[in-house]
Amino acid sequence: MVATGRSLLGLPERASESGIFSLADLEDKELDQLVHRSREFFTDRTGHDEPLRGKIAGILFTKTSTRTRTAFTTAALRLGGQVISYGPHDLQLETGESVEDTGRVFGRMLDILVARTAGPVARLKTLSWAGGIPVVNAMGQEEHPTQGICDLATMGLHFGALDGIKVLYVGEGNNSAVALTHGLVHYTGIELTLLTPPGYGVPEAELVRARARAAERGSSIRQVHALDEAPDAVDVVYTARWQTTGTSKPNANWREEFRYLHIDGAFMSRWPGAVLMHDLPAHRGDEISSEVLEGDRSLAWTQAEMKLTSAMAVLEALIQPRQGSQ
Ligand SMILES: NC(=O)NCCC[C@H](N)C(=O)O
Repeated sequence: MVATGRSLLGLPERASESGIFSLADLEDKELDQLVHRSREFFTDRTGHDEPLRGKIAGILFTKTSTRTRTAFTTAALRLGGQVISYGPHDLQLETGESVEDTGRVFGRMLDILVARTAGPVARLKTLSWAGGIPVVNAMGQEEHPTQGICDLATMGLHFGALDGIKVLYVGEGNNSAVALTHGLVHYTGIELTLLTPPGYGVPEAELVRARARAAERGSSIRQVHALDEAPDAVDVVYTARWQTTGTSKPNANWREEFRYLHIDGAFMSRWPGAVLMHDLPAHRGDEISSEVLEGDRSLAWTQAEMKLTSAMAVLEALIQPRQGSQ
């Protein structure tokens, strides 16, 4: 278990930058410890010694959020901490203060920052190194790493182990798909297929990065665009809403390009043994039918609950230990 979070601290080139920005940054062991701890908290939310007691977490969300914001706020409180919550227009960033100066101030007052903001992940790294505090990427345009931790933990809870799992992701190659990809390739013998509409796939640069790790672990990632290119057997069918936060699509009739990926009973009948996962929010009628989302094979609501317990695992791992403790 990552007891103090020190092993998660910092990228090699910048010792003062710390936190979780992308699952591609983590070592296998670090990610697996977070996944394992998320599952432990799922079973027993009181199994901790209030690692955030006396600590204050900043919760900065300039984009809409139901699960992630609630999960991290609840997690901080459950772990004994206190929170300050910032919405989209609260900070002087709005009036032109620099990201670096904002980070400097945060670092003098907060112990950790959880942030979902517009712009590249580099801004979160600036907040971290300028303030000297860990920052959690609570979803950015590139990746949704804490969703990835939650997803792996949910799969682990259901299947027992992640090695050898076969996953079919269906939908836009969005931030959750990127996190899922970078997360799964920490395990061995994974078969991940990304079934995405042409022009809406996981970016090639992310695939190249993930495939390098996958190759070392006997895992594979394929991105395909036609339904008949999907594998015959999978353990998980994973989908997400088609309209990703903060993005727009060039084609006004884009739904027509996605329609063939609508997951209903007939779609799921191709993989009778597979469970269904969804990062939510669900748009019934778009990416999924009510029948499937609410059906026996859906893990979506367990997955939503795992958002909380994985947030607890992340905060516990990243927070500096109290004086006198380890
Ligand atoms: N579970 C979540 O964090 N849901 C929020 C939206 C996720 C989705 N990938 C999006 O970008 O719209």
